[in-house]
Amino acid sequence: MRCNWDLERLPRWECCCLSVLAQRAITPVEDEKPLIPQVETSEAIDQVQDTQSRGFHKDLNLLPKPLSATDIFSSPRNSAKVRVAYQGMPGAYGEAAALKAYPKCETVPCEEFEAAFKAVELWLVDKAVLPIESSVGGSIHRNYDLLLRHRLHIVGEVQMVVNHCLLGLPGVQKEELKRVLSHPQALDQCDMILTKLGVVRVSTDDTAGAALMVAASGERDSGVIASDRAAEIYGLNILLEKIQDDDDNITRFLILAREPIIPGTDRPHKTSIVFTLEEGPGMLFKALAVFASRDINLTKIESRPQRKRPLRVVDDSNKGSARYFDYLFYIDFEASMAEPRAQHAMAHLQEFASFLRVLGCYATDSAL
Ligand SMILES: O=C(O)C(=O)C[C@]1(C(=O)O)C=C[C@@H](O)C=C1
Repeated sequence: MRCNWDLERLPRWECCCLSVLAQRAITPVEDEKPLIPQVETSEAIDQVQDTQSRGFHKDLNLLPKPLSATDIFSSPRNSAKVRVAYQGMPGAYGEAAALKAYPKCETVPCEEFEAAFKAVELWLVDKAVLPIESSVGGSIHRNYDLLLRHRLHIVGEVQMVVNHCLLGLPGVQKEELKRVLSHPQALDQCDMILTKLGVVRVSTDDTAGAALMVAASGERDSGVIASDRAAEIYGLNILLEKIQDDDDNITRFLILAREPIIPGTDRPHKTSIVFTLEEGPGMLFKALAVFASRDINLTKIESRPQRKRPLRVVDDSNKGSARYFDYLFYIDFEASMAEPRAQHAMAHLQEFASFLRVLGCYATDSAL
């Protein structure tokens, strides 16, 4: 989307309107993939019910079932509470982040990140809270890609200290464990203890889902890395606490909604944008200069391949034709779109960005 007006000279409200227009700009289209319901989860629930009938663990029948592609077209909306979707099973860190953002909300588990996006789009829930980066594991690329593919707006962020626990069936000692199940990020974050225990690492879709599987299977040699809340929900014992390698293990989650919020200046705000640039020397340098020259601090930069147009052919008579990858750049900067310096920076960037979208402007979360 290219704009030929001199935005630096526009009154502030017109720039605001443009920023909203920019938020609604058509995104480069990516392949739509159907949601794939995960069979293991419902099988695991059946197994839990079976185990339950043998009087093994807690009453897990009361847990909400995660939304799947089929539910998305049939679930009725019958709650007056704010409904917040997250990925994973009850007890996942995403649910804790949703409750931190909206303490009285009704949390809605989703099998996949994309199901959470769709649940908001289809008015089944009001918001989605999804992880975007971990201080240890880095960016969650899938959610960067989904932010672009879907038209939701970032309306807030939640930073959470993630304290992992090692869980096992009641009566099991940690020395008995042969394998440990968890989300790949959680397994990576607890590398030292897993190496010390000499166990096999098994990846699952989310930490709480791993707790459900071990509770359901009754396998005494399987452990789980998950939260203390997951231990409580699935009737597992906490064998070790705070097992992450890095004490400061923080995950940042984004709050997504159908409509953007009106940006304020009353408290520190962040703005998240995504853009593409034409090929050429110094283009990224020029893009970053629009922030530096206005004293705007950047808190995050991420690049992702532009999947619909991955290769570019550049004519160069000396070397034949060269092929380069095209990238999308995601940037978070510390300013509100209500501030003229942010509006001017966006207008300036629009002069040479081949595509620009404001993903959201929201209050910074500084409370851990
Ligand atoms: O599996 C969960 O409980 C999640 O909320 C997901 C997730 C992630 O995607 O990074 C969130 C925080 C932890 O670092 C591990 C896993």
